[in-house]
Formats: sequence, structure tokens, C-alpha cells
Amino acid sequence: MPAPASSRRRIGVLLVNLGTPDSPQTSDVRRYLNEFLTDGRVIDIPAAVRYPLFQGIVVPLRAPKSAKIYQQLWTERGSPLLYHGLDLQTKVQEQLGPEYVVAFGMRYQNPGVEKALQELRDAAVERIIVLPLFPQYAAASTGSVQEKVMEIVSKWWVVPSISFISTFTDDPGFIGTIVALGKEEMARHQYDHIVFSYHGIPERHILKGSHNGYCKLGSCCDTYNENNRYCYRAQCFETSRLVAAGLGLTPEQYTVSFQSRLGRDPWLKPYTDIALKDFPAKGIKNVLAFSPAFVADCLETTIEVGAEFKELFEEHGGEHWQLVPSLNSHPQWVQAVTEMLKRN
Ligand SMILES: C=CC1=C(C)c2cc3[nH]c(cc4nc(cc5[nH]c(cc1n2)c(C)c5CCC(=O)O)C(CCC(=O)O)=C4C)c(C)c3C=C
Ligand SMILES: [Fe+2]
Ligand SMILES: [Fe+2]
Repeated sequence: MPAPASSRRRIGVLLVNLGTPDSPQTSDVRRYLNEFLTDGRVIDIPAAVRYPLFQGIVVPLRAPKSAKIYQQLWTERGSPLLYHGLDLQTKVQEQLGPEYVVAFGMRYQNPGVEKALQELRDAAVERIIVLPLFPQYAAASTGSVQEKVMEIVSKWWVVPSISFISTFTDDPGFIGTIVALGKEEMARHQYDHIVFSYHGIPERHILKGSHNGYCKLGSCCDTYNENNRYCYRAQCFETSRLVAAGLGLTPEQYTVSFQSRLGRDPWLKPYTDIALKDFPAKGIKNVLAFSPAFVADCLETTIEVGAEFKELFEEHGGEHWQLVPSLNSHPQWVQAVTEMLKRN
């Protein structure tokens, strides 16, 4: 006889992505950027400088420009990062069944992590598995979600058991779905070269997270091992190597590069926008681009890689630039997430 609903043991799942503005209007974009760019894990300078610099100068200057880009991205369903996250939540819940309660939240803006955690608390779940939707661990993304979750639950009178899935850079289901999407594009067109373009971070972030000084931004990241398990750069190389192996590529057939830098500090290199300008002169005219730092389409994939890099490549003599779509709520990805959670 099944146990009555009230005595059933259920596991809570919290899926978290970065966040997006409530609308593409400048005021909403400003509010989003103010929250995002005053996070000390994203902009790691003293708070006494960070708040006046970013809230007073950087964000007011950037918000109107960003709002125009968000207007290009916006759809009838709103921001892709949000609706793909909600679709993923629904489908993972269907796959996992009533033994699990799946919630979705954003680190910045809405729906917030606090509200999502409250849904799990209301459902009286036995324990919580947090899955930040960032394949490669970075202190600025996954680390920030972890800090936020711990800050919220530390204030609860009863603190539940919590586990974090901190990286899934080499998860077979994650890699397999990217490979499947890549093969679909490769069957449609002949490509000369493949680009894996990751969201950049300041080089300083790598050195700060370096285990016993192991990572020095050199050949340290050429293998993925116990010393660099959480090094963002080493993880980006590992994801690329595994996807490349799945696609049958040799190292000469692909480039790993980094995009979206902000400010004057050195960020991870090579920079995608610089690298792609040289491709046509080397005879590379047809490029297939992957964005494996993102599991859902967003401003960084659709606009930056899909439109801006395409335009730049064509201006420099390139002929065909194609972005592989993100995993979004692809059935194979839903299956991969479900398996990751069940294994945890
Ligand atoms: C300035 C510092 C930034 C760091 C460090 C950073 C790390 C980082 N970001 C993501 C994921 C996303 N970032 C997105 C947008 C975005 N990122 C920054 C800045 C930093 N990111 C800005 C200013 C913006 C806003 C866009 C703009 O104004 O140009 C997004 C897209 C959100 C959307 O609504 O579509 C994602 C996703 C990761 C994974 C990461 C560390 C590895
Ligand atoms: Fe970002
Ligand atoms: Fe490293």
C-alpha cells in the first residue's frame, strides 16, 4: 500500500541559472546589472570601491546599450534564459516523478533563488540537491550560487541536508547532447574549423582559485586532474577535448577561445573576437561555433556568438559562420540532468 502523501519522503531539486532582466527596458536592465555587477564574486574588488564605481558609473553607462541588445534577444515568451530554464524544470520534474520536487530560480532578479528554496521548504523535502546550470565551475557563477543558497538556508531554523553539483564539465550526458547537436549541423554543411567559445573570466580569478599554486595559466590546464578539478580554464579545455573526440576532430581542427570581457584587466585568452579575424587569411572560411559554457540560449550565445561574431567574421572575409544551439530542454539533455540528479 503506498504511503500517504504526508509521510512520503521527497527529494528537493533546485536548478539555478544566472539571471536576466524582467524586461528589455533600460530601467529593468539597470536593476539587473546593479545586482549582478555588485556581486563581490563577479567584480572582486573592495565593496567600498565596487558599489560607487558600478552603481554610480559603469551600470548607468552600460544599461541603455545593454537594453538595446536585450530588445533584439527578447521573444514573445520573454528572455530565452528564463523560458528555457522553466521548460527544463517542467521536463525534469516529469522524468523524475513525484519522489522529487523540482524548483527553478535565478541568481539575479526573478524568479529568485529565495522563492525557489521556499517552494522546496513548503514541500517538506527531506534533502536538497542544488544544480547550478553552469557546466564548468567558476567562483563568479557556480560559487556565487552556492554562496547565495548557503546564505538563505543558514537563516532557517531547521537547516536541511544540502548537496551541490559543482561541475559537470565531463558528464557523459552533457557531452553526448552537445555532440548530437553538433553532428546535426555538420550533416547540413561542410565546415573548415570548429570554435568552442566560452564566457571569459579575469585571469586573476584562475590564480585566486589555483590549488596549491598548481594553475599558472600555462600548460597546467592541458590535462584535467585532481589539482585543477575546479579550474575554469582546465574545465573549458576538458569539455572541448571530449566534444572534439565525440565529433572525431583532431586538435588542429578546433580552437578554444573566450568571449565577453569587460574592463581593462587581462581576461582568459585567446579572445574569440580577435582569433576569428585571422581565420579567413589562414583559409578558414566556414566555421561551426559552440558555446559550451551555457546550457540555455541567451544574450551571450544568440547575440554575441550567433550574430556579432558572424558579422565580424564575414567582414574579415569569412563565408559561413554557424552557431550550434544550446541544450535548452532537448530530450537528451533532460535525460542527462535526470541521471545526474539520481546519481547524486
Ligand atoms: C564583468 C564580469 C563578468 C563575469 C566575471 C562574468 C562571468 C560569467 N557570466 C556567466 C554567464 C552569463 N553572463 C551573462 C551576461 C553578462 N555577463 C556579464 C559580466 C560578467 N560575467 C555582463 C555585464 C552580462 C550582461 C550582458 C551585457 O550587459 O552585456 C549571461 C546572459 C544573461 C541573459 O540574460 O541572457 C550569462 C548566461 C558565466 C557562466 C560566467 C562565469 C564563468
Ligand atoms: Fe557573464
Ligand atoms: Fe588551470
